[in-house]
Amino acid sequence: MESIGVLITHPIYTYLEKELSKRFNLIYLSDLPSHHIINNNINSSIRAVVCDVKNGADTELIESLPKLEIVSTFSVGYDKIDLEKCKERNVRVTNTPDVLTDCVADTAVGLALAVFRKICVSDRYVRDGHWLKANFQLTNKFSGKAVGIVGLGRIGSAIAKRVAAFGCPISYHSRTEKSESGYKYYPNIIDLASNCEVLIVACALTKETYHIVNRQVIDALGPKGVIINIGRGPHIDQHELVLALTEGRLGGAGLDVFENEPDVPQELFGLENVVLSPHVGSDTVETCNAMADLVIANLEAHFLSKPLLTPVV
Ligand SMILES: O=CC(=O)O
Repeated sequence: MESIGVLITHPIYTYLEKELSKRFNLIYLSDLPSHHIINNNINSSIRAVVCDVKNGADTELIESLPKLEIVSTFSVGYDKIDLEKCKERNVRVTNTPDVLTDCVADTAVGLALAVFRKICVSDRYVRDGHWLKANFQLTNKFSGKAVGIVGLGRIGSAIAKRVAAFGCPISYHSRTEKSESGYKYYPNIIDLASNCEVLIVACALTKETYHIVNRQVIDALGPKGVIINIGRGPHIDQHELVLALTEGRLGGAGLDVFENEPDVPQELFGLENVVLSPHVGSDTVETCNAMADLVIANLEAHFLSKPLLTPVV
């Protein structure tokens, strides 16, 4: 397979790049003169694209690669890939589900605990020497809080399993009811928000879920409510979220994702009821290696004409 041209976005996870380079002829996106140049020699040698959450495969890129057969993303989300264009061009698409479910669900619970128990604030309190003068403020209990999950797919279900162990009553909103889950279903997200204390966003980003958490949803959750987002930034109307947090209309937020990453609204930096992380939900060595192995296994399966392990298209 050494002669197969694989375009990678750069920088990509080091282990993935190293393993890919043992098997394929790597071409770096940053080395291409421009996506617009169609049918030049480099573009014509590329049969696969490996991308990630930062750099996907947009219409322009796909159109510039006449020999493209497969796009394999180092992520579970594929919102940065033009799926319609891939279908039209008969280009296969794979992602990395399952292997990252545990870590993303762990992150959601970690953010919720950090917001309610002010773990980051208390860490700074100790480091800054304030404990020598006074005890830390009381915080709020997370165990037993009513949790509403937006999207009861693999990750949403893993979050539900975890928060159930914290004694949290669970309800959810999704396109269709999953009666086998045993959790209370709300067909309307505003009703879910009105009936929970913690709203955790865990669905895929699509046209339908863009800004699914809007001002109405935030107001339904209310001044004691907390939003956790481990999905995608554009799930939440960030302007409204910032307003609600700064005006005290929302109790707190734990955010791993943002609308214009890596830009994070500065207004959030001074808020003690907000915990911010840099889109690292799945970023552990164990999970990233498993994701990388899956990207490679999908490419190898494709080029050996075997069934793809985790096909999207
Ligand atoms: O955000 C992370 C992913 O989609 O894998």
